[in-house]
Amino acid sequence: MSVQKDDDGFVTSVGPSTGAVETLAADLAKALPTESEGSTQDPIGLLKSEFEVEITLADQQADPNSPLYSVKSFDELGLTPELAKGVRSMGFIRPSKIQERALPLMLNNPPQNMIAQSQAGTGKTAAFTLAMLSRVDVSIAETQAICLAPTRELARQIMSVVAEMGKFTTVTTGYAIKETPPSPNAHIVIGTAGTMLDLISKKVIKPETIKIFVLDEADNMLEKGTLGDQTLRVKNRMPKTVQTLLFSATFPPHVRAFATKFAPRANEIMLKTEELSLDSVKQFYLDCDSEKHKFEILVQLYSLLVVGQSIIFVQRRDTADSVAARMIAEGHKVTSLTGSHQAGDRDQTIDDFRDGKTKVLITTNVIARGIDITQVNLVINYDLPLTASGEPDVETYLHRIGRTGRFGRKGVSINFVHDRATWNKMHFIETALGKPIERIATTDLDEMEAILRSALKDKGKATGSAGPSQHQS
Ligand SMILES: Nc1ncnc2c1ncn2[C@@H]1O[C@H](COP(=O)(O)OP(=O)(O)OP(=O)(O)O)[C@@H](O)[C@H]1O
Repeated sequence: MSVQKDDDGFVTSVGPSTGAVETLAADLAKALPTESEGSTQDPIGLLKSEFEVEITLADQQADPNSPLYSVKSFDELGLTPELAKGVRSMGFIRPSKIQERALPLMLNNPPQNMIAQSQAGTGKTAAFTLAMLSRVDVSIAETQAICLAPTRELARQIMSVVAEMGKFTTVTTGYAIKETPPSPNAHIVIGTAGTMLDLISKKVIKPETIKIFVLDEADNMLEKGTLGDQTLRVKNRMPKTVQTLLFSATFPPHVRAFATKFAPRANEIMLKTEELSLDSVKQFYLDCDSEKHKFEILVQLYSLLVVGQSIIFVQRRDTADSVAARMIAEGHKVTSLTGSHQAGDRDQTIDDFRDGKTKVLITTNVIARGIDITQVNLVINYDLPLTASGEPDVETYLHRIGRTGRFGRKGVSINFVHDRATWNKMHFIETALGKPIERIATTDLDEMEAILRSALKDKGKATGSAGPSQHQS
């Protein structure tokens, strides 16, 4: 058995040589950012990668077509000195487009509502976090800001951004997530809708004093059904004058109509369809023969390619656990995270992944949205995202592939396609987003190599597959 590493310490090949497959691994490895990029594990790699990321960022932030573009500095956005210091301490040099546009509008008096859309990984969290921190009057020991997110993982992540940005202030914070003690009268409370409602009903959280109400992943939070009902019930407990801020990378038309009622007379920042997906994430699909073949290819891929960190999305909770168990049986180190796991286990799993202690996470849509782990450079859609009625779920697809390519970094996504119906669904998503998804055949290794080679020469501009899918009509 051979183990080869490239210059960045990537394992590009483990085990017996398989010729062209190995070249695929090497090509993919070159297309992907290095393991050290954004990692805190290797000081030498970190120095190098920070330099590279900064140059890329500077280029992108100077390009008017980039979502990271800005003409202003943070100092011109009306932040208090403590918050400006917090932003600087996070290493943010310039605001992104959404931060530059949304912040002055959100901080203006009298407060106005906001519905803001910006691509995945472009800094929405910092934008609404700064708005919440700016609105808190620390001389009053009452809850003044509430932020709701669809999952505990995202609520915990938002909390870490609030804590970091607000570290030079005396703002206090508390959680409204299951199995975590609340902090009555904390200035800012972050949580999930069900638990927030529960704490409000028990009078642990007093909604009468809330001045600012944020929904992260707002289209999801307002979706018809239990979640939308809970969100609405939380809102109805607050003063009518509450400033409501809705943020997401996606606002499908059916939710947008409701959003404008939920946040009336809001300033709106919206994207055009063609702006939705990021060029920094190169999209591929693997043409498999069957469900069984999908698993074989997954195992083969991970035997060849140990990418920095990756997330494998499946549709069902039991699939996440069973694929993880089978991968482990094949000798791979992977962990799974689904909504059926215990709260404490979920926290441990995501924290270990965030810290780089684990490299491969198999999961459901539970972490499709919002999760920001900059070292993730590969997202695999082992199962394509589907709605409850089995239709292709374009929004979830966008959120899933947006777990890589954060704030201008490079990333790769690979869809596993195994029959005509799946191909049609993926093609629907491709058409809806207007960005090509390149084919990688698993049957013809030479073809696979040629496609990847040409795609990699033309970074960021995938030009479509070299041949039709076996599942294409
Ligand atoms: N102005 C900035 N300069 C540099 N980095 C930034 C800036 N603003 C945000 N970031 C970083 O960019 C990354 C993505 O930001 P964030 O998580 O807020 O994106 P998002 O738009 O909320 O994404 P999603 O749609 O996935 O929820 C984070 O690691 C964050 O620290």
